[in-house]
Amino acid sequence: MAPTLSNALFADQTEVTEFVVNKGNGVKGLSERGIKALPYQYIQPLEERLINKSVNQTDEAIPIIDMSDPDENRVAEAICDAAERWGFFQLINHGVPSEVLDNMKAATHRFFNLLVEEKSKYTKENSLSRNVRFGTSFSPRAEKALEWKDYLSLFFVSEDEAEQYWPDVCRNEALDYMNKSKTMVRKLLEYLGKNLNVQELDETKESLFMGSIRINLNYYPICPNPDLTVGVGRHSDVSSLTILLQDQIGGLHVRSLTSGNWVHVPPVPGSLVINIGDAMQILSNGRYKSVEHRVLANGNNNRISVPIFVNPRPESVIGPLPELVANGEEPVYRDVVYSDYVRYFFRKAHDGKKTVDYAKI
Ligand SMILES: O=C(O)CCC(=O)C(=O)O
Ligand SMILES: [Fe+2]
Repeated sequence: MAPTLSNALFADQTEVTEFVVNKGNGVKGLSERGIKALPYQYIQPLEERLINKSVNQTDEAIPIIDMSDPDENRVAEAICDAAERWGFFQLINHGVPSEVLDNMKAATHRFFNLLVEEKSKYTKENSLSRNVRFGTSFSPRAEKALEWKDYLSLFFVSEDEAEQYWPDVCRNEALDYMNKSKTMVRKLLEYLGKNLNVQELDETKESLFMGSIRINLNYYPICPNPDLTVGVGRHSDVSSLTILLQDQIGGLHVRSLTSGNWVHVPPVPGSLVINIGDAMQILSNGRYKSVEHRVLANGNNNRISVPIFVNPRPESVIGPLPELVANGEEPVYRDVVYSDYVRYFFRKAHDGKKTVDYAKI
């Protein structure tokens, strides 16, 4: 019998890690070679797969909020309410032009369509900047089972740095997406802040809530056995806020705080998905919730998503806001240096909501 493509490629399945992780082919490389069965490295334990019965058996849905509603108080209230009860919402009429979002999606496809030799210039070993990283899965060296996703991660330092180090095929689109989202981000933070007695988003507060930005370009290629693995495992984000652009494929699921069910986040054309991250949960002393989410692997379609992680500065100390503590609230979290928190997150595999325990008193 003639060997299948996957057999011909890999005499031994242990070669898969070398091909995907070390050689920079990613899971996209694996998918495109027509691999017929999921390599064992990607097989997730049963409890981590999304085929359990709590999925899609719910009529719960995350809120969709129209930012163009002329009643600003109503918008602010809906946002704060969603941040407390869901930790997730979708924004429509958010003010980021649709061409900017379309260009970002096209640029994401352009990057992942580059030859492996091109993309490999940005791997941990080869990248000329530690702020630019092409990789696969989440933390392959720390994970027992790998995740079916490739990514390009761009940490913004300055326009000059981006000019020098970010890949040409997506640099301008990523900068534009980031810059054109800032007004909306500031508005969201103003609404969320007011509800916590933060009267003004001054320089100090701006640096605390949105002092650094990271953009990730995620690629989830077609998977031979999507039921056995995940695109992204259960986690909460370490950001203060995440702004997520997704395409029309779907697959993102959020854990409902009220029922524990996994609720799908349906693609809504033109919308952006917003979620609260751990930093905001800590700063708000637990009022706003960073919620567990995960992404399904897909057997029929390639999917992309582009999150902007709005973060404190690495050197910022985060803890419950003085405005809350002065009001007599008992702090639930201690003060931590944000970069220590992030380092702790990346040292381990995705493990649901466990990261935030690091800051618990
Ligand atoms: O791709 C998605 O929809 C979500 C990705 C995600 O959760 C993340 O990158 O943190
Ligand atoms: Fe996430």
